[in-house]
Amino acid sequence: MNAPSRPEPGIDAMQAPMSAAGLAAGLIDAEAERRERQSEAQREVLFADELLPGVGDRQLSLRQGLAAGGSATFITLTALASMDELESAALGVLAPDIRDAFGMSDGAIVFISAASGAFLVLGALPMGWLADRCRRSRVVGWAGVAFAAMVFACGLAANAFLFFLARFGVGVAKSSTLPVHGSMNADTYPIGVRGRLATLSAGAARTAGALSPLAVGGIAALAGGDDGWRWPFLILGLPALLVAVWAFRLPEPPRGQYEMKSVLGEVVQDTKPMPISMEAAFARLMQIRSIRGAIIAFSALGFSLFSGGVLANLWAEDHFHMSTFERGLMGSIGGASMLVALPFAGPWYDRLYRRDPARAMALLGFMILPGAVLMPIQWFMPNGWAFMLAGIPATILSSVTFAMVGPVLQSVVPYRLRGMGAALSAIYIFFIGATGGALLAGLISNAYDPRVATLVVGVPSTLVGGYLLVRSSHFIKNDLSLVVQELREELEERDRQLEDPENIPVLQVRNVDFSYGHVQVLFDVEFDVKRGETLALLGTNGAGKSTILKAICGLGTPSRGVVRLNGRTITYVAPEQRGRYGIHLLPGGKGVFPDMTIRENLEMAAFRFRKDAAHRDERFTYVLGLFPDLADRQKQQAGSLSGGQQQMLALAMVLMHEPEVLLIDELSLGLAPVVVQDLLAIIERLKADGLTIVIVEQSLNIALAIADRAVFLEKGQVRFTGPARELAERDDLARAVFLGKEGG
Ligand SMILES: Nc1ncnc2c1ncn2[C@@H]1O[C@H](COP(=O)(O)OP(=O)(O)OP(=O)(O)O)[C@@H](O)[C@H]1O
Repeated sequence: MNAPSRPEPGIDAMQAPMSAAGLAAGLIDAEAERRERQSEAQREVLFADELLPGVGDRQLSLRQGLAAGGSATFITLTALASMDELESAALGVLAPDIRDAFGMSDGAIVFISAASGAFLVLGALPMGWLADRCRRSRVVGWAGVAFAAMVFACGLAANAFLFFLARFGVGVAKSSTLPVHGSMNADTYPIGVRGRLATLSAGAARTAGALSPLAVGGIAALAGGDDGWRWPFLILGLPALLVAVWAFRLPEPPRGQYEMKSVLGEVVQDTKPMPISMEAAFARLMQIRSIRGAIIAFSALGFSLFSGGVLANLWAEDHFHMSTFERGLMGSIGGASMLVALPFAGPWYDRLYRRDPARAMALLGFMILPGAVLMPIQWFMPNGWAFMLAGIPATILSSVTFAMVGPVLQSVVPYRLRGMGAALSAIYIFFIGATGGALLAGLISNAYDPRVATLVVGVPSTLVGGYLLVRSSHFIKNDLSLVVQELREELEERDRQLEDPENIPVLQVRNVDFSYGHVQVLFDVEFDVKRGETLALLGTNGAGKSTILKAICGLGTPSRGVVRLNGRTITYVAPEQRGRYGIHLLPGGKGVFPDMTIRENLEMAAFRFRKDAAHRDERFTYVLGLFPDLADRQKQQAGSLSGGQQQMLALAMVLMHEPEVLLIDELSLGLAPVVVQDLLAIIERLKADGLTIVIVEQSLNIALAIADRAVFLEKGQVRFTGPARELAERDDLARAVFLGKEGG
């Protein structure tokens, strides 16, 4: 979409030729200036603490918090999560029986057990996507039904392959827990109890996991025989199914309601939300610095957390010759100590968050860091019991921190993207952290021993994870301020729409920041386009005009701000979907298939109407009527056309799509004046037909000829918005850009 390079315009270009050194110095200065603008934009904390969501809110008891959303949701979701945990632990206990029943090797059963963890990650993305698009109680219900059915299938599996398939199903069904449950809880209960609910739910799941061996072992022993292992699965399937069916009845909470209540004092409901694209959601989330930092921190911590238990068990057996029972006891004491700590951690986090979210997040980091010292101390203990006891503090600290992943992320993730935010963190934590850590620790442990593996993997990952959490906490207030700003803008927009429903602009670009990687190129860009209006986007080279078109048509996701089509937010909608809603782009440069004929090019463009012949013919008649030249030579190869004719064909192809909003990037670039005149006549026709047009144009003459209004950009910032005529009168702006480069 970028235009071919042009000589740098501007007054400077008109002065004496610049030396290479002068040019380099100019570029360095410009980049330094851009960086300064970027760091200023990022440093800015827009709102005072008490205006941030959840900060300074009235203190709520857990009972009050649960009552606010009805305790059914929390109880149902916690019951489902606990059954997940119980089921996972069951597999460990029953593994030897299953191995024998199917005549599998140790490796095969370990692989099947571990693989369901990987399936869990596979399912997280679609579950997160569903959570952000659909009624969440239904997603929870269907995932719960699938879980129950698959658990049941595990009990009925006739051979190892079918058992593997059933485990696959269990893993995918379980993947709803983090993204869907997290999102639903966050919208059902007030911000002030999120920490306590997270610890309560983690505690319940841990307890279920801890009791599982007893219950599962007991059922299998009672049933007896070679098939005794099947019964725990068959029996667990039933309560899981009942809870899942109940979940369908749970109320669907309004998205972001507590953030809105805290910031605006009321709830602004998006009654017809647009579908969110996974790519756009990820792009946006990874631009939010506290989220990016927290996700990377937790995945670093995942390197040591998930393999830590296995390595400790191996060490306890190999080095201290502890029996299975002793090791089981060691695990239980570790687990129980965490259960003791959790009831304190939740209230503490909630209290701190209400006072200062940055401190709440930083403290999580500070809690992790001592692990880097505690770990070596534990691993150099002289005997098994000392080894076990010394491990408890670090276990408590890291488990408490992990229980807070949800509350920390939910506070800053845009409420429309809660599900995808949780899915993204699941991928980082489990796929990168847990899998990467397991591989690395396994390799090092094989080459040396579990102690070396723990120290080499665990200590650095703890330091990096802790440090990143502390560092990310510096950004959280800024990110929360952006949440506030966005919510306020939504409220204003809702009021505006209620006040004047007939005059909703076709396009709205609000507070848009855009970055390529770490380089921010748009700063707080804002403008509206009314129905039937032609707006020219003008500005210096590299000012960000094409980037704005990308943000409007969905080829790029802004790091901040909103894009609306007819009053509905489309910021996270996929480009092809925006195409269906009527936004189409004519990119700069070549936009035709040169080896095809004109007719074939147009037929390609009409693909969308392939099932509606009448509509398709109508489009052909309209478009060929606009371009009689093309109509006369439909069999000619597009590559043999002149540049101007190819531009006509490209425009014709875009018009085949029946746009409501047409975005044009550089209409006249490199074309002869006579061709430009023809193109302008066509644009006039389109205007008369009521099409809304946004055009990026280098030539002021052309812009003035066709645009009703103009937006002038400089270095990523809007410097002027108003009638195109007025821009021509602003000598300072017009001269700076267009002097000496009129093309039309
Ligand atoms: N894909 C990309 N990756 C990194 N930086 C990019 C990318 N595309 C554009 N940029 C940079 O972003 C800034 C804005 O570019 P953009 O193409 O939007 O400007 P423009 O106003 O359309 O300029 P021009 O008229 O020269 O095309 C420029 O500094 C450009 O170098």
